Amino acid sequence: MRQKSRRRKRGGWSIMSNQNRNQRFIYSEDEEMEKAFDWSQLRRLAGYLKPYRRQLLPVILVMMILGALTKLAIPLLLSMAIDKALLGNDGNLLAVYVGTMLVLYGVQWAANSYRTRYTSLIGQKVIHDLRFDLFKHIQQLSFRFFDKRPAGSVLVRVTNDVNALQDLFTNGAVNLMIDCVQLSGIIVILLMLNFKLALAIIITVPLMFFVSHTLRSRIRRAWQEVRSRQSRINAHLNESIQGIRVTQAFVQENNNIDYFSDMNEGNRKSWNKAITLNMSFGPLIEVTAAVGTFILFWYGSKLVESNAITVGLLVAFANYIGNFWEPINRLGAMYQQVLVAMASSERIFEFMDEKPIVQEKKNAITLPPVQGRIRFDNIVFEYEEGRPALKGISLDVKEGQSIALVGHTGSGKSTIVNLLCRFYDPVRGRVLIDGHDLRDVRLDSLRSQVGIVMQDTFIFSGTIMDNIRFGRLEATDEEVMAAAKAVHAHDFIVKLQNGYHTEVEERGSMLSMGQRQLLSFARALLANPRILILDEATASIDTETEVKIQEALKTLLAGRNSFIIAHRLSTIRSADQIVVLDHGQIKEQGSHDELLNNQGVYHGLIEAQFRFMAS
Ligand SMILES: Nc1ncnc2c1ncn2[C@@H]1O[C@H](COP(=O)(O)OP(=O)(O)OP(=O)(O)O)[C@@H](O)[C@H]1O
Repeated sequence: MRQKSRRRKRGGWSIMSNQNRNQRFIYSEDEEMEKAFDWSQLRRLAGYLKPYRRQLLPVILVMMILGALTKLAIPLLLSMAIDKALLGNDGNLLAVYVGTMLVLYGVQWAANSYRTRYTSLIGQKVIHDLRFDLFKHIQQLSFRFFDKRPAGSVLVRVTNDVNALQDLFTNGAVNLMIDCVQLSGIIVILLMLNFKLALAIIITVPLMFFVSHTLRSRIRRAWQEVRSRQSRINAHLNESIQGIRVTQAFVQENNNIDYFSDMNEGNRKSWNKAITLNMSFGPLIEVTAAVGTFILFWYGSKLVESNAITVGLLVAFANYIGNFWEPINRLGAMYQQVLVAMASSERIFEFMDEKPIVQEKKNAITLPPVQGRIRFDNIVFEYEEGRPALKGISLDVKEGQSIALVGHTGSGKSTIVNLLCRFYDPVRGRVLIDGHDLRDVRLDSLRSQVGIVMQDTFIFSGTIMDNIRFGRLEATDEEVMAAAKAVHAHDFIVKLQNGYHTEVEERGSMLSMGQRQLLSFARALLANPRILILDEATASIDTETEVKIQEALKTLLAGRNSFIIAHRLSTIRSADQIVVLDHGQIKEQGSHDELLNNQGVYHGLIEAQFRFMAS
């Protein structure tokens, strides 16, 4: 596997650098494996049961009382049936005992089925709450969080890791409590019935716990390994599917298949190892149980011989012992459930504890309707420490002005607009809108007044209508259509099979680039933001669509501030201010004519563009 990854690196395939980055992240998770068993995680998980304690408590109490009473009473009745009715040849008494036992078995069965139904109902609610909390939290995390994590790994936590807790919550937690109560009940009764015999049997329990303890950490590590490998597979799968076009275009399918096969095989092996270790738990209990039973019959028969106990009592003991190992065995199985749940909850809470780096102040104010005075005040920003992406940017924008950001790739254009939306905070300096520092205002009041049209328009699965309405969810159908008409999207929409109600496939793959652009314009127009950010598409489209897009742009930009990461000369030329960036610094600033007269960087850029178009 190592050899393969080296081979892939040599290929210089850009998607691989991403993969290596992802793997670095996942390996760092592996290093966490040796961490001690953390009870606070379990307590935190148990907190999710809290809202349901009023519903749960009566069930647990009733089940415990019924379960304990019936379980504990039946062997006693059996012993009496043997000693008094069977050995005393009393048929009527025997019928009474047998009848009572049958009733108790019935009660036990009813209680168990009710408990199973009820606990799985509450378990589902808890899982629902946990998944919701996690999703809600992830929605609020800053861009920086997603910068360093592959989408697949985020996905796994919301799906697999939450599912892994399902068993624990649907049955496990309540069973655990009930088993513990039953176990204690049995121990007390055994000790009361015959102290010496009980002690001789119970002595085997510490032995079992000692051996199981030594197995414990190995099982835990094995399950963590399984989770981590699954996370890696999912991350890779997600990346492979998203990048399938690149993979096929560069004929890397076989390489990709080999790589996946290695991962898949690794996953299978780690799963096997975990299961094998896990399965050793059951036999261990059985061996201990066999030792206990041997002691019971060996020592018990001696006690019967010496008339210290009756035959019925020995049978009752044997019965209790059967009931005794059962909860212990279940606790062993539960232990595995808890381990899996621990590994998952660790990963879930790691995300939950991730604080959004961009945070609202407690006393943040609502940004009043934006007039449009925007100021970047000596901004320094870095995505990674020591590598500044912006190095002291100062920029003043007046009401209603449009700003064209131009410059080479990586010069910092997107970073400027990222800071304007407060997706990140500057390391130094301030961004001000109408005199308000963005760090002092509420995020929703800022972002609801800033509209973004990305170059790669994101189309969600749903209808065309839904996609435009994403700009303002409460907009009526008429408003959606009016926005589509204003940006010349209406014509192509009505020609689609179901018009506005046409279902677009995920990511809008059935729509052309130009059509997707027009949809995103309609979405932005509907939102009617005070500040519009537009990342102009670089791909060339046919002249007719181009004309439509230019006209749509005019409608979209009218009466608001705009920041355009501009690639088309026509857009750049009509901007009020052109800002030329170079390596995170402003090299030139002014109108098209002013900058041309300067004969500086901008002049060079425009000349290069003309030469390119002429060639
Ligand atoms: N999420 C990120 N994590 C780390 N570095 C980043 C990140 N995004 C951008 N950078 C770096 O910051 C610098 C500025 O990037 P930015 O995206 O602002 O450039 P740009 O001018 O918009 O480029 P392009 O025209 O190619 O979109 C670049 O050196 C880039 O490598």
